[in-house]
Amino acid sequence: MAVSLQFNFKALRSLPQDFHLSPRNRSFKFGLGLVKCSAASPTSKRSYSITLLPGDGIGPEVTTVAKNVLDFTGSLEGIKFNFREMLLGGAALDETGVPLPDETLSVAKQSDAILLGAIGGYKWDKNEKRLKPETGLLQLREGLKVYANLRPAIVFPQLMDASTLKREIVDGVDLVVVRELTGGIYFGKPRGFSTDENGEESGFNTEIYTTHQIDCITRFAFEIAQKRRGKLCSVDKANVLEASMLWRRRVLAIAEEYPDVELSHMYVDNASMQLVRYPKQFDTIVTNNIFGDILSDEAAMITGSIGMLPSASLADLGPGIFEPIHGSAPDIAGQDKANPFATVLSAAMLLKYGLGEEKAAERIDYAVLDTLNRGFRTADIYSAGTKLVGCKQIGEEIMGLFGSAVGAVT
Ligand SMILES: NC(=O)C1=CN([C@@H]2O[C@H](COP(=O)(O)OP(=O)(O)OC[C@H]3O[C@@H](n4cnc5c(N)ncnc54)[C@H](O)[C@@H]3O)[C@@H](O)[C@H]2O)C=CC1
Ligand SMILES: CC(C)CC(=O)C(=O)O
Ligand SMILES: [Mg+2]
Repeated sequence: MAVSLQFNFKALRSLPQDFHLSPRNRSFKFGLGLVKCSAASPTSKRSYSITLLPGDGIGPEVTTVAKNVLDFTGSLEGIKFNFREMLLGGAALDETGVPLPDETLSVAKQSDAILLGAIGGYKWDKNEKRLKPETGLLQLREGLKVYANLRPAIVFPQLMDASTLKREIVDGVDLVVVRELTGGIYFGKPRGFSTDENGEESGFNTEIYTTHQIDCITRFAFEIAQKRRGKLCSVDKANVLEASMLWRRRVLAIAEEYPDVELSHMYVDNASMQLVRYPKQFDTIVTNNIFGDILSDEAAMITGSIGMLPSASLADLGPGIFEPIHGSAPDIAGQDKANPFATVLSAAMLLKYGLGEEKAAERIDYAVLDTLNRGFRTADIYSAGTKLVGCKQIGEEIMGLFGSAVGAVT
């Protein structure tokens, strides 16, 4: 790689030997312990195949940044990434007529990890369900059996003023939402539309969970809570929904295997209120697919922006999917306004939880902190006294390459 020596040596190049994320940022440090998942044995292999799924809207902008950061980190750590870019979502619909082409799924299955941007956009909003970009994403998650979606929400001290909440409320927040990802109402059958004899239309979906599905995600969440602050809050709607009643019963049963973890239960309506009232009360949250989807977007605003939250979606076997929690943001697509931090931090999760490359992951975490320390912000996290820049420049700052021949990073 042609990287000249006049580049500044901050950011990615400057990982101190003894660097560890502060306790405040320790969500990145939790181990997966006994949980069997796609985390590879550490550093046994130094060449990895990564399926790149840029998707739609801001997806290609943020994945380009994350891919460059991964490549650059790899060059510093002696890791080779073989990227294979494939189609998903609206981009796949336009090209092939389906939102998840067979080839994309098959390449993804054979790779070591998947880095995904986001899918969706106005153009496909009126498509029938099977031809929606979102359907492609759901099919991918189901096809890879990535039932455990980890969404850490950490308040970076540098971004305290970016949050819409008061500093004293958000200072020190460090929580993770463990969202069940391949069950519940997004997948339940029956679903569809019907019309009664009076011509009245109905649309319906089914919230359904089996004991097996609940047990798997619950154990996963307990394992994570054990390695964090030992607190697990299960969020449900067991006062109303049968699927939630079973959920709560199974969580209580599994809890007997983890006497060292303090378990609590909360109804989802209360949980959404508590998240903005006093978010520091939460350590690990486990919840179903739809509640996890909604609560993690809410948790994102505690940290300043939805553009800051990464995620890892893991299976018992096979590759994980690593993606920001946000969508394709069509309102800002193509304008170099997107915040790429969430995708870059997802790339760090890919290294740590997908490949077992901890040191390389920490290098990225550190470079993100360093870039924030140096005051660089996209519009969504801008506050007075900081430097407003675009998506591309954030990537260049993370790599310590701004103002240089970034194109040299291949
Ligand atoms: N995993 C995925 O691919 C997801 C896809 N979607 C899809 O994305 C499309 C847009 O959905 P929305 O509900 O608008 O959610 P969204 O997350 O795309 O955008 C919500 C708001 O946050 C802003 N935003 C999101 N990411 C940002 C970033 N990285 N930097 C700066 N600002 C950012 C957007 O500009 C917008 O104002 C839809 O088609 C939806 O189905 C939505 C959520 C997840
Ligand atoms: C676009 C959907 C399939 C899901 C979603 O909003 C998410 O996973 O965050
Ligand atoms: Mg969502």
